[in-house]
Formats: sequence, C-alpha cells, structure tokens
Amino acid sequence: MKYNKQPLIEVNNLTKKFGDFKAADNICFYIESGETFGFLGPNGAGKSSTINMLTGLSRITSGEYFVLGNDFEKNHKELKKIIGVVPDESNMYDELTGFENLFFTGSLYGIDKRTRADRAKQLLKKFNLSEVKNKLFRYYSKGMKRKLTIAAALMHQPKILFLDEPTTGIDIQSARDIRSLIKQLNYDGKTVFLTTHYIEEAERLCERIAFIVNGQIVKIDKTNKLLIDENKGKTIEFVVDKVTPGIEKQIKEQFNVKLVNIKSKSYVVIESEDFTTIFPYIEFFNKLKINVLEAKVLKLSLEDVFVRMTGIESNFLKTEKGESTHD
Ligand SMILES: Nc1ncnc2c1ncn2[C@@H]1O[C@H](COP(=O)(O)OP(=O)(O)OP(=O)(O)O)[C@@H](O)[C@H]1O
Repeated sequence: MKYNKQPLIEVNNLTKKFGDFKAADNICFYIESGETFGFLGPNGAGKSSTINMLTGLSRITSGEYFVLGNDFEKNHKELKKIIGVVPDESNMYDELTGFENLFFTGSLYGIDKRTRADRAKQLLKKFNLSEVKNKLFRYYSKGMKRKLTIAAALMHQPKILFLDEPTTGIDIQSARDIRSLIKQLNYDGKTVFLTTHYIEEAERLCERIAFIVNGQIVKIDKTNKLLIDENKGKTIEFVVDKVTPGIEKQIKEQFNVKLVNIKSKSYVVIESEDFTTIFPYIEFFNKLKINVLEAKVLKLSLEDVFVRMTGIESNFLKTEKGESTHD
C-alpha cells in the first residue's frame, strides 16, 4: 500500500464472517494522522461490521489491522488508549448525569480525579452541554445523548475518533452541531474515521472516502479527486425546439462523442471526452433548422459518482426526510 508517512491506521484484507456470510470482505485501506476518512455505503453494506472490528467491539475473522504499525489484536489493551469510539447505540448510563458519565468514563482510563473533572467540564462546554451537566442522561434529548457520547469518547484524548453513523436518528439542528464539532475536532488535529450513509455528510466532512457495497470497498480516493476525475468527460444538455429523425446518428458522425441521449422531443444530452465549447453544436443544430433554447454543461455530483461506481440508486443514500445538511 502507498502512503507518505507511517499511517495511523492500516488495514489489509480485513474480513468479518457471520457463518458463511461475509459482512466485510477483504477490506484494505489506511488512514494518515490528521485525516477525516469516511466509509460511505447503504444500509447493510458492512460499515458497522468493519468499524466494530477496528474498535475492538468484535473479533476479526481474518486479515491484518495495525495501529501506528502495531498489530491491534496482539496489543489491543495498549492500543485502545489511542482510539476513541462512538458506537451507533450510546454506551452512557441513564442513571448518571452528563457530568457523572464523563467523570466515570475518565476513571475507566485511569485518569486522576482532578484531570477527569477538568476535562469533563471542558468537554461539556465545547459540546454546549454545560447547562444540562447535572441532568440525568435518561432525560437528555437524542441529540444531547449523541453529543455526550462523543464527548465521553474524547475523555482520554485519543489520537483517532471512530464514529459510527454520528448523525443518524437525531434532529436537524443537533446533526448540524455534530458536523461542525467533527470539523472543529479535525481542525484541532484529531484524526477521524466515520461511517455514514449520507452522501452530503461524507462530501462535507471527509477528505477521503471509501465507497462500501456488499462488504467490499469498490472505490477509495480523495473526495475532490473523485469529483475531478469523474468530471473529466463532459455532459452537455441541450434544450431544443424539436428533434429531427436520425439526429443521434448525425451527431455521432459529426462529433467525437461517447453517448447521445434523446431524452424527449426537446432534450438532447451528449457526453464528450474532448468537449471545449458549445458553438460547433449550436451551428450543427442550426443547419438542421433546430433552435437551441438552452445549453448546459452538467457537472457530476458525488452522488452521481457514487451511483456510477456502484450502480446503487442514490435514494438509499439520502439525508433524512426534510433534513438539509447545509450548515
Ligand atoms: N451479528 C450478525 N449476524 C449475522 N449477520 C450480521 C450480523 N451483524 C451484521 N450482519 C449482516 O452483515 C451485513 C452488514 O451489516 P452492517 O451492520 O455491517 O452494515 P452497515 O453498513 O453498518 O449497515 P447499517 O447502516 O444498516 O448499520 C448485513 O447484511 C447484516 O445483516
């Protein structure tokens, strides 16, 4: 595997089997310090199965997993100190207050009382929970619960934070708050691994993304590179006043195009590798006495790229109903 410096995380051929079924199938990737890396895939793709192995919540069936070059399985007691885990179901105690939960979590890592209390206060402030610090966890809203669970995962100041679907099932405002907190944590130097089935969330937060489908990584790259590479060929949409018979063949004869799609009597869509300007096309249409009413060069979104790579319909990867991820 190619990387610039020693990766914080390195995974080779990681596999999780349930009976004969492979929930994670020969997964390979690395994460460098300071990155936000995302696993994007629909429900049942194998995201939780993978993150559970990476965080020691479930056993690895086969493959290798290194944290800072050390075998995780052989040194998991030591290496668990480097990682922070935010599971999809909260692991906090209902009968403790927010503060007590953080204070208790700190004790599990052997942090002295004073440091624990200081860190708990700082995290409650950072996560905007100071006002509810003495309220029992059971009375927290879902968004507050998720925030406190993230805060708890940071009590021992891990190098990397693993988040499993951090914004699923919570209200819009809390989801927004959590996304900005993740951004802030990464800005402050924390390495982040997150799983999500929201394309916009992956695009917004992750520098690199792995598309995971049926337990396998089908594509892995920098987010901006995924977009640039896939947008090399251009798609141009023409709105015309009519289409004439045989126009598809004529366009293909005249221009170096990969695809011509006559969507209706007024839409002609062309995909070209070497497109530079629309003028030759307009001239061509004019010669056929077709008026071009509008011409648009379309850009692929990450959603289009995902659908292209995986063949999976994008409505499996939408934000929750009515939710906008725009901060
Ligand atoms: N304990 C288990 N026993 C048997 N099959 C399992 C078990 N856990 C997960 N699976 C199966 O493994 C596949 C991957 O599940 P996983 O939970 O890893 O997917 P996911 O991408 O996290 O999906 P979601 O977003 O729904 O949580 C699914 O088909 C699931 O039914």
